[in-house]
Amino acid sequence: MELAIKNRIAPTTQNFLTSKPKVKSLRVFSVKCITSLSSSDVAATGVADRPWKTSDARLVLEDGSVWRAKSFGARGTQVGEVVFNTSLTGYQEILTDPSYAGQFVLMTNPHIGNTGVNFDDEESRQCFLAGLVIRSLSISTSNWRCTKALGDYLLERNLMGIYDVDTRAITRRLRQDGSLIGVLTTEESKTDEELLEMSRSWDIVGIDLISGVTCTAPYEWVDKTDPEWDFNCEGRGDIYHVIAYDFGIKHNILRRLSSYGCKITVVPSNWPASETLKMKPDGVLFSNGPGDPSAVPYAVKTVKELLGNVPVFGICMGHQLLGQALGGKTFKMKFGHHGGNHPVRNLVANRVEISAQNHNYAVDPASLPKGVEVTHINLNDGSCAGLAFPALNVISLQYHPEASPGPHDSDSGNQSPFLS
Ligand SMILES: NC(=O)CC[C@H](N)C(=O)O
Repeated sequence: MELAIKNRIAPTTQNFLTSKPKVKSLRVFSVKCITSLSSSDVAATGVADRPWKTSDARLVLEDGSVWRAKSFGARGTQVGEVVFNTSLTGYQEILTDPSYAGQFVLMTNPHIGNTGVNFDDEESRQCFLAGLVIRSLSISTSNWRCTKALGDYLLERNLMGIYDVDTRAITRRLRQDGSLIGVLTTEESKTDEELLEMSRSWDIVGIDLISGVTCTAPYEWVDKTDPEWDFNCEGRGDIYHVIAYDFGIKHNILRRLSSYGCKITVVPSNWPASETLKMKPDGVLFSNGPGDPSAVPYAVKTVKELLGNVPVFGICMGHQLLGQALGGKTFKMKFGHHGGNHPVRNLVANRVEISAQNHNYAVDPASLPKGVEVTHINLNDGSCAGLAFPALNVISLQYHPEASPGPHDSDSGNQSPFLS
């Protein structure tokens, strides 16, 4: 099979992309069984009693590699982009982060599932990601908040998961060649060649993934951070009215804003700017969200129409849309940033923050017009991690200041345009 690997968006000033090597043949990888769980047992109880389960799933990557694994959760066939996440904790927040729509999340932490799942850590109403790839699925759960085993949760959410796969080797491959499209299947009838072709004929670039995750109608958000977990707020009342554009918004962004004294109205991604201005908000938030910021010109148009009329703040996808609305360009990174351990230099406060990140695209600072300031820099690769345009009351961050899961260094009222 000689299918050309699809071209990706060309790099701009930064050399984060490399072309992917063409492969002529399929290569099969499997991991010697260390932890074996039966998928039916995991699905039913999260606990294994038959240690001899053999591989019943395959992950076929567009570079021609075939990874044999064991399935848990839903069964079937699913295509998506494979990204690796280096967070040590927070798999449930990751599973419910809508920004992962269209992606398989591979956890580099080898031991997943040990704290089970609970009702409190969900970041959205659903799991939008394509699937979960892990090294070892915990055979037991132990946490005071645990209400369910991870395997049961995945099955309930109709989400595919695989384990007993060499996540370290796949991560090395992604770091070397860049993010890869993959197909995950439990269907024996599909040949490796068919799956390879499927992976090569799909691409995440250029697809509007936001419209599949946004809310359908405006609603008020009232929930604050539980005082037991809060460390930075002193029970402010609703001082400011904020309109939050839901491009795939995480609940903890809303909770943190609410705790800082904001009355919040969440609106769908296609909510007209004119309607927002009629509501006379004190500020507008553009949220995180999945996929390619260049694939949603309608959202950039809305951001442009609001610029200068109201103070605005962007997080992740919101930051990228602001970058484009200000006249700048975004580009696809080689393998992006996904984890809770990214050092960022905050040039405004002159300090380094350890931050939670999840993005595959970035704003090219060289493409931005005069007057736009780069306020934060990712210290791992020098990419743009924050912007400000004081003339139009704009600030934005590429990473997640609400940090769930992740460190709390960026949770600060000092930088919010909504607070005095
Ligand atoms: N967390 C996000 O908002 C992700 C932004 C964008 N979808 C990216 O991958 O870069």
